[in-house]
Amino acid sequence: LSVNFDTPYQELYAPIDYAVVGQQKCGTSSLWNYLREHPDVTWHGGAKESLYFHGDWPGSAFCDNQIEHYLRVGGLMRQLRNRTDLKVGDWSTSHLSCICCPIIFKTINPKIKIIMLLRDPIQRALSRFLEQKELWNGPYHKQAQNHTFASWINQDMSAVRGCIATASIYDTPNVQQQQQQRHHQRLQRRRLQQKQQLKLQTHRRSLHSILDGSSSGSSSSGSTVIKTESGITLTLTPISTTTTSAGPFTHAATATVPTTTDTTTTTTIAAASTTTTTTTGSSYLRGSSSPPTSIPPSQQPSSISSTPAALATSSVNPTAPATASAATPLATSSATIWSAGSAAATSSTDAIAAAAAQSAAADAGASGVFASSSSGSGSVAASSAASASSSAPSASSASFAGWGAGMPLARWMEAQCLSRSNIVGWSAYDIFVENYLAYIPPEQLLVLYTEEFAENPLATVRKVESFLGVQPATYTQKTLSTVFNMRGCYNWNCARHRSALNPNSSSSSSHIQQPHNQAAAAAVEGAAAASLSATSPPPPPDPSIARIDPQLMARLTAFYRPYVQRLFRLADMGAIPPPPSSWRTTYA
Ligand SMILES: Nc1ncnc2c1ncn2[C@@H]1O[C@H](COP(=O)(O)OS(=O)(=O)O)[C@@H](OP(=O)(O)O)[C@H]1O
Repeated sequence: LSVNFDTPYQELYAPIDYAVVGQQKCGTSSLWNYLREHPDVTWHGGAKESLYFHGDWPGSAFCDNQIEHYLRVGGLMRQLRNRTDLKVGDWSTSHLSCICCPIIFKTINPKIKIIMLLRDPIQRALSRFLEQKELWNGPYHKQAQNHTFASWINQDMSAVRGCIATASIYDTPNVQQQQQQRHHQRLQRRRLQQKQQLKLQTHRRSLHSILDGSSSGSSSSGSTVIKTESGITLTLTPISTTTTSAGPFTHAATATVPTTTDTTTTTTIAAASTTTTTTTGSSYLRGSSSPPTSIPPSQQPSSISSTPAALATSSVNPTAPATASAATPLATSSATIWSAGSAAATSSTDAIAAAAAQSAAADAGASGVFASSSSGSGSVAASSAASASSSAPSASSASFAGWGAGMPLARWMEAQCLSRSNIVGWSAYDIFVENYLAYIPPEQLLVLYTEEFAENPLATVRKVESFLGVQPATYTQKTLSTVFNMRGCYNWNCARHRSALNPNSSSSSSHIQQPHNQAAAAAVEGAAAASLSATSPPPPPDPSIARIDPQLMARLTAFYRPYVQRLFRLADMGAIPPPPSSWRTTYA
């Protein structure tokens, strides 16, 4: 041992750099054994599985374990190699299902990198069951001793389901929470109303100035072009006189509304009335919230003035249901066009409302859905904004609920139900992954899938290297082709060649791996419990072994379906890479 005593203490005893948190039975032993050949990567403690904050047996949460000791062990690993640039990591496959672990790792090192390997849930549960069965004479694994897989699942799954049913009772927000929610909603509504009022006033002022003749108006080939303060261009074109209950109209009005800095949207908004005087129009816009149904003949001028008469009125309903995304509630601006009844004039949206909605959306700094016109020529809908609002929120903008950070009581209780069951419960990944995401940003989280690992171990190892920021190392072919901790072989000396894996297991199309030996098959099938011992040499794999009973498969699939679907949702948000496509098929 050569120790450089000049090394500053804080560098030597710096917190760990990364943590491989599981999941248990997803191939972490192989990954660990491969990375042992990397010169710049090491681990926390003497071997894999520090299990420092959580063990893999019921009732073992060690979140109060001494941190100072933990830091010293990491420091010791650096000291042993006399290097402070090593990547020291914790390998504990029980830390994924440990509810307090994300907050611990975040506290230990806010920049920590977390690695997870996930596998088909049923396959993982079976693997864990068979391991427990085989290690029944070990100190912690006695539960499965007298069970077949089917009988264990019956018992474990109903216990977990019962536990979750109890948790769901606490799903209703209590009275205080409800009151807080209502108060919050009221505040939001009021703020929105004020904002809408402000917008409306601005746009009314714009039109008012037009009506008062203060805005520039120009006339070319019979059309009158008017520009409002807010950039809307109104073009009035003569049409043959049309008379409606609102009066006769002689001009069609077209509004061009700037939608972005470099594009404009044009819409025919209404037919312009020549029936009101400037004064009437102004006062109408100023004071009235709904258009007059008819114009007294006495107020009908005989010709159009240089400024149009009242084109429209805008009525804003701030409490209307928002059509924007839930994250950016935006009241729908609606406007009633005082129109001539022409096709163009039946547009449900006018330029005022569009501009109001547009600037409100811009103010909100997010996508909003503008009220859209039903007339062919009159669409001012911002379709890009609309489509953006309908897609899932991105991982960076989403907030995840973690233990101690927004996780509701019922969800916490459910996580506990799952966390206590390391055969059935630990395969329900989403709740644990989300708990990590609440503390660890997606870029500090690497999620891998056993299926891809089986297919190409080196590619997976390269992903880990790049994630940890270490150079790609050279691995011996023998290492990469060895599978560790496969069923029936639970000690390091019996690691086997990849070809010993059941051929089904390495193919993503048939991801349900079958038992490798007769004894394991008996345990799955329900034959008399085989007397298995950790010391007996594993029999050779038997590819002819019967599959899991279809009924049991159906029950397991139904149980895991919602959890897998939530995992896909996390993937849709970009928080994790998409699980293998076979999962989507199985758990659809
Ligand atoms: N490279 C590769 N490809 C495919 N499958 C692999 C690989 N390495 C390990 N395995 C399978 O993973 C299971 C062991 O997982 P772990 O090593 O994580 O187990 S443990 O949690 O550390 O006990 C164990 O699954 P079962 O054989 O089904 O029990 C291994 O066979």
